[in-house]
Amino acid sequence: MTLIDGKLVSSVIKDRVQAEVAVLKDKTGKVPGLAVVLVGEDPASAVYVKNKNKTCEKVGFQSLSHNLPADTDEATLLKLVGDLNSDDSVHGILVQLPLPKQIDSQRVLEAIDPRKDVDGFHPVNVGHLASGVKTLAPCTPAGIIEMLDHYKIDIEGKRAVIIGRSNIVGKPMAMLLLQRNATITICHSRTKDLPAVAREADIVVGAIGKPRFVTADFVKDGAVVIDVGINRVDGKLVGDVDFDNVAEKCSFITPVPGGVGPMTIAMLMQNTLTAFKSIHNL
Ligand SMILES: Nc1nc2c(c(=O)[nH]1)N[C@@H](CN(C=O)c1ccc(C(=O)N[C@@H](CCC(=O)O)C(=O)O)cc1)CN2
Ligand SMILES: [Mg+2]
Repeated sequence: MTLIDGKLVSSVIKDRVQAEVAVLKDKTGKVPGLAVVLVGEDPASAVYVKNKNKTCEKVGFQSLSHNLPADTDEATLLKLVGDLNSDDSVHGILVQLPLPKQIDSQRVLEAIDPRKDVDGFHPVNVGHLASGVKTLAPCTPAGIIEMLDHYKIDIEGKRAVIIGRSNIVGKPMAMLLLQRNATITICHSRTKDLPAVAREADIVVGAIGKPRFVTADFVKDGAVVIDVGINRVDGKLVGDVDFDNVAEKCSFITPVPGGVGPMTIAMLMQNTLTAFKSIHNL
């Protein structure tokens, strides 16, 4: 069994972004700018936003942080997004999810200029991804593809079972694996005999948000297991995969923490660089 090291792969990507930013800065006098918007005080979101800003600085981006109170109304947030859309120093806009209940998240995501949508959640980018058009793809599933490639894990012709159908991970993961010629099944809470379906897979992606949900009986011998879960149980961080039991059966597995998580932020840097180059025709 090989442990997939997300910290290592994310460093490779961040170093690559940093090197390209330095070259583009010499050439154009400009650097990519990322605006990160946080509404409220969810502690986990605050940590992710802080890490995003810190990573921006590391790779040489300009990072702009907008922290709004938890009772912010939708109109105020839409106005901010509009201002960021027309700010030429901003190439990427990220609204941290989840948003407070009074705000319609979909309406906010649809207000972001698709060219600056570094999360890849705008319907234009979702549609491009589904159509196989090159686009800004959601960071977590894009990071998973990077990890598979780094470890030279074949995707073409493989059976991939994705457990979870979220817009952030499950659905875009299916599109990206399909683009790479895998055969895709998306499972969810209503799937009948989920373990039997998952046992067909060469690649299993656990993204259902239930701690240690994917047990050894979901996994065929030699399968590749990717754990997207981040659950806090008794003060400990655990994934959607029952790591200790599954690890014995699989060929590759991602740990939690230190697997998929760090890739999300690395791919955000990659997407911001891509948006910058596309906006400036570089
Ligand atoms: N607008 C967005 N909101 C959210 C996204 C997103 O991609 N865009 N994804 C998640 C949260 N997320 C980034 O925003 C994220 C989650 C986890 C990690 C990470 O590095 N995890 C570490 C553990 C960190 C910890 O101790 O909590 C790991 O797995 O090693 C980075 C980013 C929901 N919202
Ligand atoms: Mg909402």
